Amino acid sequence: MTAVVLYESMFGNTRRIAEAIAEGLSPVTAVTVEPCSRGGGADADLVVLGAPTHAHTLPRPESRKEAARWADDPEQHLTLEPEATASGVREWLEQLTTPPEAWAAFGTRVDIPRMFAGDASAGIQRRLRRLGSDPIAESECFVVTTKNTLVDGELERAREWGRSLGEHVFAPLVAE
Ligand SMILES: Cc1cc2nc3c(=O)[nH]c(=O)nc-3n(C[C@H](O)[C@H](O)[C@H](O)COP(=O)(O)O)c2cc1C
Repeated sequence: MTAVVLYESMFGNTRRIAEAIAEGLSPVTAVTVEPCSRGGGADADLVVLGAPTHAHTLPRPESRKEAARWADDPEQHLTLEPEATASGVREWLEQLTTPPEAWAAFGTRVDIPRMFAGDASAGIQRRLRRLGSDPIAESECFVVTTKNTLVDGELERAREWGRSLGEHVFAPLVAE
């Protein structure tokens, strides 16, 4: 039984959420956390996939370049992740021909009402549903401030979400 948390992240927030989700999963399964630019992960028993919201949806090459410009501005105090401008969740999903065995989506976005912010997790969910597969749980979005730092309590919420995913998928198998 294996799980993988695949993510894309410009400034580290989505990566930290991915790591917290993996911590939540870890009591019930072997779990790895990987940037999806490395291309693997689809064959895990559970795939949890997440991205930052850019222009209301999944990042594109142009929005990743825009993020890199933000990080170039010393007044923004942002550090670009090593694989930030490589391919991301959008491209990972484009090369997929069959959906993962079990999956769930998450996103990060600014802490304003969802109708104004958009939500990358909805884009992930829509694309995987088009391949004929439903998620094992409703997607979840975690929020950052307008200065791109995680809002207090979001790492704990991510750990708890990971724990609930793990219980849903793996606890019934452990009990058998
Ligand atoms: C080019 C760009 C466009 C963005 N567009 C949106 C948006 O439409 N809605 C939103 O809530 N946040 C938006 N954001 C903020 C990101 O969602 C936020 O930077 C991200 O969640 C932080 O995660 P990361 O550190 O893993 O990249 C945007 C950020 C960038 C760089």
